Amino acid sequence: MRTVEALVPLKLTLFGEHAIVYGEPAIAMAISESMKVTVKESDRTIISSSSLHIGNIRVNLQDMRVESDQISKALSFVIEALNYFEEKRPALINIESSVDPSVGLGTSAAVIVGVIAAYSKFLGYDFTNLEIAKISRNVEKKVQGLGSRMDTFTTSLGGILYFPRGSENVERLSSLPEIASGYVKRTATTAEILRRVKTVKENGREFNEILKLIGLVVEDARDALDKMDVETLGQLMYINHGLLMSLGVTSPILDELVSTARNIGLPGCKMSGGGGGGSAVCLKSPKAELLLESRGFKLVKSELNRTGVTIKEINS
Ligand SMILES: Nc1ncnc2c1ncn2[C@@H]1O[C@H](COP(=O)(O)OP(=O)(O)OP(=O)(O)O)[C@@H](O)[C@H]1O
Ligand SMILES: C[C@@](O)(CCO)CC(=O)[O-]
Ligand SMILES: [Mg+2]
Repeated sequence: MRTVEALVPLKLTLFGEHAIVYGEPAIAMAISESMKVTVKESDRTIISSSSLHIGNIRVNLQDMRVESDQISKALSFVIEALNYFEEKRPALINIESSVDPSVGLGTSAAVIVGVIAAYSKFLGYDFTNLEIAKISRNVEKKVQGLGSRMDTFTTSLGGILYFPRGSENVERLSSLPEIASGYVKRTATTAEILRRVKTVKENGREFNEILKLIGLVVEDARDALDKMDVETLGQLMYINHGLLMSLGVTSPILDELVSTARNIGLPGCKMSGGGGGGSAVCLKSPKAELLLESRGFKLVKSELNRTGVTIKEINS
């Protein structure tokens, strides 16, 4: 019985979320928190995901239909990833995640990357991590309608990544101070928040100036990272958070966390990812972790992952 496993790191956005969707640069890192997608040979196709509380959902490979509309929406990233492959073979597909879904940690990207990586290997393809990244980026965009390459590239490639302005390229950065992060549950998905931001953009000319300012923050953060100027980096995190607040993508709990962090003298904190609740990143210190926990954030394993997605074949 052939089984293929893909282990995918999750990600933290350090600078530039939302602005990257409109061509500005951004910086993200892959982390030690992960998602595992297992594809096992079978006579029918069945999907399970414990973190989505979805078990044994049958998929018809001819028309890719699943049992109910609600489940089909929750599984849309998985279904669209499988749909990339013209030739399909029945398999049991299991998704295990160490964090809750939709918390700003790139779970949508990780589930796509995991399915593309594991299912391609299962079908006999040998994709590189960059090929997996590019395919997954298109799948995410197709499902969400809006979005950048940041999360799919970061979870596929691993490392600390700089996404330059107005291009599809990516550059690896070498240094980063230690990071603490955590998340609270949120009600909106990133796709919904992206649509809200687009409406704000269409209704106000200030929006484009805010995006450009975020772009400047990202460039300065890159310089600060190159020099390991941690003080400047921390200040830029606060500025980035303030700009995201003015776009309307933060939440009271995130704003209170970040403003308290500043008041008690922590060197840097901001929201991370799509926003509306979800994740926050801080420069690591015992005080930062205590603050996150005291505000109900679940701490996330935030060590750097350098490998990106890895694939293991198990034949039994
Ligand atoms: N364990 C999982 N199994 C299957 N699908 C999942 C899983 N985790 C997340 N997803 C899919 O991804 C969606 C969440 O994506 P969303 O972009 O809102 O969150 P995120 O990727 O964690 O946040 P961000 O994009 O801000 O980093 C879920 O609604 C679900 O469709
Ligand atoms: C909000 C956003 O910038 C990051 C979500 O993790 C969306 C994207 O880049 O696709
Ligand atoms: Mg997402």
